[in-house]
Amino acid sequence: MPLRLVIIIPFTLLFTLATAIISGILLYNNHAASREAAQQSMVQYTDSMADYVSGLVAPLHQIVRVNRDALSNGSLDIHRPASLAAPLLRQMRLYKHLTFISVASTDGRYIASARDPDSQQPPHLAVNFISSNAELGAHRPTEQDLIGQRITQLPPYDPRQRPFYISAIHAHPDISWGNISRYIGFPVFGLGVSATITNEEGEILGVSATGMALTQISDFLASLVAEDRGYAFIAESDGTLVATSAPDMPLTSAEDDTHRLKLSAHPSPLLQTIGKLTQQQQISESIDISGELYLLNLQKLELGFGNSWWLGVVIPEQTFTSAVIQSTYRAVTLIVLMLVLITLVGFYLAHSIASPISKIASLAQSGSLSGLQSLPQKNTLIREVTYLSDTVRSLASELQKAITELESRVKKRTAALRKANLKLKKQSRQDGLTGIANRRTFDETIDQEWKRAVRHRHPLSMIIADIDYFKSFNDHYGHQKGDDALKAVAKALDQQPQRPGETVCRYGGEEFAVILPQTDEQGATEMAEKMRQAIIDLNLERDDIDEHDRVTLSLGIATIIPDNNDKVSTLFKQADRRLYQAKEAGRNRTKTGKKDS
Ligand SMILES: Nc1nc2c(ncn2[C@@H]2O[C@H](COP(=O)(O)OP(=O)(O)OP(=O)(O)O)[C@@H](O)[C@H]2O)c(=O)[nH]1
Repeated sequence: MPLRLVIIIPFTLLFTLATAIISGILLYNNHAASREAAQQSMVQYTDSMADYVSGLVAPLHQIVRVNRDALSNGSLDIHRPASLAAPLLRQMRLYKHLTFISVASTDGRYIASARDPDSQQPPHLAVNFISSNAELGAHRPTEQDLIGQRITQLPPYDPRQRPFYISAIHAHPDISWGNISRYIGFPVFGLGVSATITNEEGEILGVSATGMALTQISDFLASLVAEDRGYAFIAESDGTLVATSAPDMPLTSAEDDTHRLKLSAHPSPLLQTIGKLTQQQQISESIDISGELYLLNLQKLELGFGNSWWLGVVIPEQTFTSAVIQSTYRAVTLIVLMLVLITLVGFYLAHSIASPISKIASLAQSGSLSGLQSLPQKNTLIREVTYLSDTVRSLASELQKAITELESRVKKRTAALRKANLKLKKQSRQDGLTGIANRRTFDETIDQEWKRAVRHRHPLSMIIADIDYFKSFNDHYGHQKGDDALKAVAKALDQQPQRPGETVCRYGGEEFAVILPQTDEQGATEMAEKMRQAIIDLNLERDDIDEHDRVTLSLGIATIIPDNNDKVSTLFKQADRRLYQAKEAGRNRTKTGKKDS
């Protein structure tokens, strides 16, 4: 594996592992923290709802109690209902969320300061004792006229038949919660509180009551959870809805808008599930609705006088976790960017460490001494690598020097060897005494020339020559003189042939063989005669025999145009036989195949 990868791979793996661990811890911690924060938020939501609802409901009790007490102790006179107009209007102006503050007497007279449940108009008065048949009239009071002018005429009205009156009588002497019911003429539900008014003897004189619309609670709930894609609701202790934050969670059934839905029978699966949890009195839970997780917090708010409401808030878990996931994602992105940056720096460092070493290694592997010698003086900032490079460079120079020296010595030795070989070869083909070609050269040459003659159908001639009476010469003049004569004869013979390929060899003793390629008998005879004459011309005088006064030669000639059936030995034997014939005929002559020669 390349050095670069050995450095970078563990480095990158370790960093990736560290990134994964850090990201995991971040995600886990952030998730846990967000869950805790979410639960705290949920509690805060229901606390806000409780504060809000308590703030709305508390004045109901106070006003009913204050009016009851004032009418009971005579501070206000229930028998003169018109005198109640001013204080009831004053109270109404103070508490803008109330829809009515009323007093009804046992004789059926009724007076109320009121405002429409969906209106911001100033309050008006509703009285039934102005008309003779107890018709209810809406009056706009003025500074001068306490009751004021009638603005609307309504049917006769007997408060004693109304739920607030009946429930007050029923709860006597306690304060009574009225049932939540729809306002007459408005698609709005309202909540009322009422209490009996008694004299000192405990005799019931009438009923003090007040009420408020529930729409504003729904509006508050909607504003509370709007940003968190959540839902808030309020339900009575039996689960009947009082208010919800969302239009897709209606209070009433689609078929009958006077009939308020219960949580457990609500078309919304979310509220239905919550309805079951309220029955089990579970207040904090995670709910899975169609694969989406919701956090739920329920709080039971005691409204007093035996009444309590469920306050609930439910928010998708993703609302809390998405911010965490996003921040974790940002952190992880930052870490990954750092990883990339550090990896790039790592690559650069690995490259600067590994590149010079890799270069040295590849040059060493390719055996390029010149490459190693040309390694740059300074190609890295790493001191150790510079040392390594310097050492390798100087080793390569030393080695190159030694190789050059060795090569030159080998070259010299090879030349000397070649010369010696040539000499040896020449010597092996030369006759030691005479210096002309020896028997070995004869054998090689006749073989080559024979084959060539067979191939080209050329004539090939051979002369065998022998010094006459040489034994006698030796005997007479001594061996040394014999050698000298032999050398002189050999030299003279060797000088005769002119054409390439014509070879004169010392065949043995005082006998010579001459090879004459592409030479017919005529040519061979001429050559033989030339040789015989050359020896005569040497004039090597002798007086050891009577027949000749100088050294002479006898020669036998044989010529052939050979084919594959012929043999060299036949040619040789024929030449040798003719030499013998020349000797027989008196020596110092040439013998050919012709009869008269
Ligand atoms: N000095 C000397 N003599 C040699 C050499 N080689 C052969 N001889 C002699 O040559 C002589 C040859 O003698 P023979 O073969 O009897 O023939 P010849 O005396 O020449 O007689 P013919 O050939 O019949 O004319 C011998 O005495 C050999 O010793 C040599 O290298 N040096």
